[in-house]
Amino acid sequence: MENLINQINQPDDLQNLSEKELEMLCSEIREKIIQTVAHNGGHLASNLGVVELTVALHRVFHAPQDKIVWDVGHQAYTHKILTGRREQIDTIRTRGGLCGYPNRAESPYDPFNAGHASTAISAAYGMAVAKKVRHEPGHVIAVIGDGSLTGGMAYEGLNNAGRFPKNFIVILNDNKMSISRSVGAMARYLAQIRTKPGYLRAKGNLESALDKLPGVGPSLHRAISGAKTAVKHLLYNNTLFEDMGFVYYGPFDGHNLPQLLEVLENAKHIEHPILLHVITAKGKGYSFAEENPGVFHGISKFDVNTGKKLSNSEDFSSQFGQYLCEAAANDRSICAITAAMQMGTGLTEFAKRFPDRFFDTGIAEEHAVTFAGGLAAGGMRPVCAIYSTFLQRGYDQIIHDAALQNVKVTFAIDRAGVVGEDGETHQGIFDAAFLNTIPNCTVFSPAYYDELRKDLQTALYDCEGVAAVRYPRGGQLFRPYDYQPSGKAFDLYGDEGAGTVLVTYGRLFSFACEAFSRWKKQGISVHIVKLNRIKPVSAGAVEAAKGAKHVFFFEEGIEQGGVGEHFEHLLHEAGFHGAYVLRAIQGFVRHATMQESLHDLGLDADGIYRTVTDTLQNWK
Ligand SMILES: Cc1ncc(C[n+]2csc(CCOP(=O)(O)OP(=O)(O)O)c2C)c(N)n1
Ligand SMILES: CC(=O)[C@@H](O)[C@H](O)COP(=O)(O)O
Ligand SMILES: [Mg+2]
Repeated sequence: MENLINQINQPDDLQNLSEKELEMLCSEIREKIIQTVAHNGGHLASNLGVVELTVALHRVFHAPQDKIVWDVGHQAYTHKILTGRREQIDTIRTRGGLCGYPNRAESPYDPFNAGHASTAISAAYGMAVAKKVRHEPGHVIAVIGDGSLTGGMAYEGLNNAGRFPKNFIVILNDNKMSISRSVGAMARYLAQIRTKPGYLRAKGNLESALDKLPGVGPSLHRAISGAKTAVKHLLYNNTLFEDMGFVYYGPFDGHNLPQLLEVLENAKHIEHPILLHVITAKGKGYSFAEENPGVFHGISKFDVNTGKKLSNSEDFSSQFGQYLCEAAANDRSICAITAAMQMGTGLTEFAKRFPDRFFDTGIAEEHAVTFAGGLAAGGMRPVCAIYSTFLQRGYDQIIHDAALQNVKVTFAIDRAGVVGEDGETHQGIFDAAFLNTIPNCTVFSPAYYDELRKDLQTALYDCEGVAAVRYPRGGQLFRPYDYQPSGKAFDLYGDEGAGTVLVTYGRLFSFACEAFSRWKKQGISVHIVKLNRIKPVSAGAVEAAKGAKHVFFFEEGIEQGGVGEHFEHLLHEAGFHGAYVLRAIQGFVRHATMQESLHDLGLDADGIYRTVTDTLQNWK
């Protein structure tokens, strides 16, 4: 028999399958996802957890008229397979292939781009309101995980949405996990309502009993459904979600397809905003992922039979984690904060060794930053480790709750620069520019592990106010044997006094040095200024470049407001009369490997070599 998966070219094709066949389809989809992620890398465990839920959603609702909004969007592989992208699924997260997240430009079935957590309720609510105002038919369904429900925006959305459209459904996909275990009071609360499966049945029984009462029953049911919390509390032992204006149904087994189909079908006809609480297992159907969902949350290529990753190397995150453990062993005021990224930021060992000084805030970057400000005001030395892209959320808090307070908060900004396969939503290309605008803030950008350590030390002990150390995803790159880091704000390398000066920072220095060795062979002289501290830029670095005929600045960050633009301004202020060429990033950067992206942006060794060589040729 032909595989069922190959019969599904659009969601409507699901109507041709029996429930039994739908269950078989789920197994085929799981197999496809496991093989694809083993080959490309990606978000395995979260995707395996929502196969039945996604099939049920597409069977009951009619996308794209009905809109399914995935929170984070890292779990949307089944959705992609069912919505006309089955044949491209093996291109996912590769250059020119499918995006790893929902993407409006990719498909009409993706109503909203995602990548950052806790946005789905607000976005879906906006769409539901738009439908209402425009008198358009259809439902809007937000699917949000328990981890993403630790983010403040989710509550802002719930708070706003609970009273309005009837065509609005929130599905809470509860697998007890963020990337690590879900943390905080909401996780405890969900655990509590998970253990009361009788709740829904009791409520359902009561309602159907009422409906059967001749005459008064249905109206009494309506009255109770619409009653204020006190009455409902008495009868039903209300949930928080009902107090916020939602009708709560659950908890349901998210792997029981027949039950899911029934529940969703019923939900479709309820005249209130609804919250469906669905329990799933992260990694469902692949034993290695079920046993270790954190490791299989987002994983690089792996061997399907052993569950072992194909590459395992040291990186900046692990170096940061090691340094912080050493520092914390000697300094009892050091504490570490993560916003749900303990593993990714290299803090697992720290969490084990210093549990009373380790804080996982959940997906709550804004809170994490302000919390760090509070810790600092209270006499601690907080180190807030957050990915560059997620720190975008904490911009106001860095200004208002750290820099302005003149408290000492250190930011360890991981994944700074191009990140590769996660693509547009996750590129760490804005932090240098947004930190540039903040007074009382010092920023370092190391290229090598020893520089990372040195910069962390300086940030912790020799800086006033906010200090940030930003470093890239992955490991350190090529380092010339004759490069000696001075530990100062900038270093010089290459041909002192050359008419051509190249300025850069972070890992691009390695590429500049590779290009330099090619120029050297061709007798072309270039002097390299490597900024270690990118804010404030040292006057000495400007001094070293200002006498050159040509200055080239290469920056792995957004051009507008970036360090390169600022450096040009400083050069002109210092009396520079030469030509200035800035190569930085313009716009969003799509998914590809890190190497491919840097190449496409002209920021790898080849790009740097060609920009400088070709420009000098043209100027001759
Ligand atoms: C603002 C933000 N912070 C952190 C992350 C990193 N992140 C991606 S998925 C995830 C866990 C999400 O947990 P949950 O919503 O429960 O989904 P699950 O993976 O369990 O299906 C985290 C922390 C993110 N995407 N966005
Ligand atoms: C979905 C999400 O936001 C994270 O899982 C992210 O993909 C992790 O990125 P790293 O693989 O760089 O840790
Ligand atoms: Mg979860």
